[in-house]
Amino acid sequence: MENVFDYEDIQLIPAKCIVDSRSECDTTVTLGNHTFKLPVVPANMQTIIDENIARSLAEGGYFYIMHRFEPETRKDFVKDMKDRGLLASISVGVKAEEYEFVQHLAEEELVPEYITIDIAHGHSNSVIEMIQHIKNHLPETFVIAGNVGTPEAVRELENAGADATKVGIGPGKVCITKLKTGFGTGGWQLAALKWCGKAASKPIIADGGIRTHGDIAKSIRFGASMVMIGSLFAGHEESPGETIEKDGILYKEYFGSASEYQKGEKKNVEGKKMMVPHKGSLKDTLVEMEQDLQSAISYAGGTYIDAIRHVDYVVVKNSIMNGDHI
Ligand SMILES: NC(=O)C1=CN([C@@H]2O[C@H](COP(=O)(O)OP(=O)(O)OC[C@H]3O[C@@H](n4cnc5c(N)ncnc54)[C@H](OP(=O)(O)O)[C@@H]3O)[C@@H](O)[C@H]2O)C=CC1
Ligand SMILES: Nc1nc2c(ncn2[C@@H]2O[C@H](COP(=O)(O)O)[C@@H](O)[C@H]2O)c(=O)[nH]1
Repeated sequence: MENVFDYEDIQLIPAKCIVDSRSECDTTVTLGNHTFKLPVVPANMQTIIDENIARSLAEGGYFYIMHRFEPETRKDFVKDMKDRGLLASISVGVKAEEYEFVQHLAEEELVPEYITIDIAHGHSNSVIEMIQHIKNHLPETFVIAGNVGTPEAVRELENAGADATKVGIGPGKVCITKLKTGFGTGGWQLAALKWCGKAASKPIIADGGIRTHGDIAKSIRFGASMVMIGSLFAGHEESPGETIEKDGILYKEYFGSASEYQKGEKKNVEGKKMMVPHKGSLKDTLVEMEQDLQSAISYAGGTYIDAIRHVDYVVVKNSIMNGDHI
């Protein structure tokens, strides 16, 4: 793998604008049988999403993926979303009890529209078998499988029946996989996305490493249909977790799903915790993301997201910030 680069090394090149206002640009994206307002999904982590946020995202027309860390609540969650006429989108792991859970959903005819298989090293027989299990019992459900970081893995999971794959091992803000194991796509996530995108015949979700709204457009340029984001969604008024005040400044916690705070023990820890400054309302951030993406579409010379996929780019190694900070 040569010529690796990451988000901060790339600038997209503008094409002639064809709209009179950015408001003409359409940021919607279709994944499976449904269309969503933005090609963005908050990470399925316990400090990023809870049932209230999931409901309000679904009601607002955004894609969401509920986390899997309160397993006993998932069945009622699916039921509740169905009763409200909303999409049900949940996560599963790969342990034995998860097989039973999928079977129970099928027996009770509770069919989530989306299931995400959420483990660290998704290029594995355990994920392949879970994809097949879900497809056997819930054939209508759209299955997202991950996480992976190579074209071989994308192909193998697609061939096993996955409807989309999630790419990103180690680029996350609270991730320490790269430090603890030496492996991953941390530092070259955007190049890994490009590499995987060439092999994919189904949608890819880019996961981890998004630090600015412009990184969403860059992910799309390099092959993503959807972008999963943790840290930029952490710290909002609506975000789960306590608000803490320190020296007059408000913070909220953001911890990794493989951190000791999530696991309750120091075993195979590959995540850490950080405090992020309080950011106000999640709704405002979503509106700003939409406006920024509309603007990106206009710079791409189009009216739809697809225009971004065709723009030229330059590699400007680590220099696009010009020493500025956000
Ligand atoms: N995107 C990323 O870069 C990463 C994300 N995470 C997140 O952390 C959470 C926990 O992940 P995970 O530990 O996979 O989930 P689980 O703790 O549910 O583990 C899933 C299963 O896979 C096994 N397993 C885990 N890692 C490996 C590995 N490297 N090789 C072989 N088997 C493995 C586990 O067994 P055992 O524990 O006995 O090994 C277990 O049976 C998830 O939400 C995941 O998305 C974690 C790390 C990296
Ligand atoms: N290596 C680890 N990765 C983790 C952990 N918990 C979550 N994640 C991944 O990070 C992204 C979010 O990344 P961000 O840069 O947007 O903050 C998330 O979707 C997971 O894939 C963890 O404990 N270790």
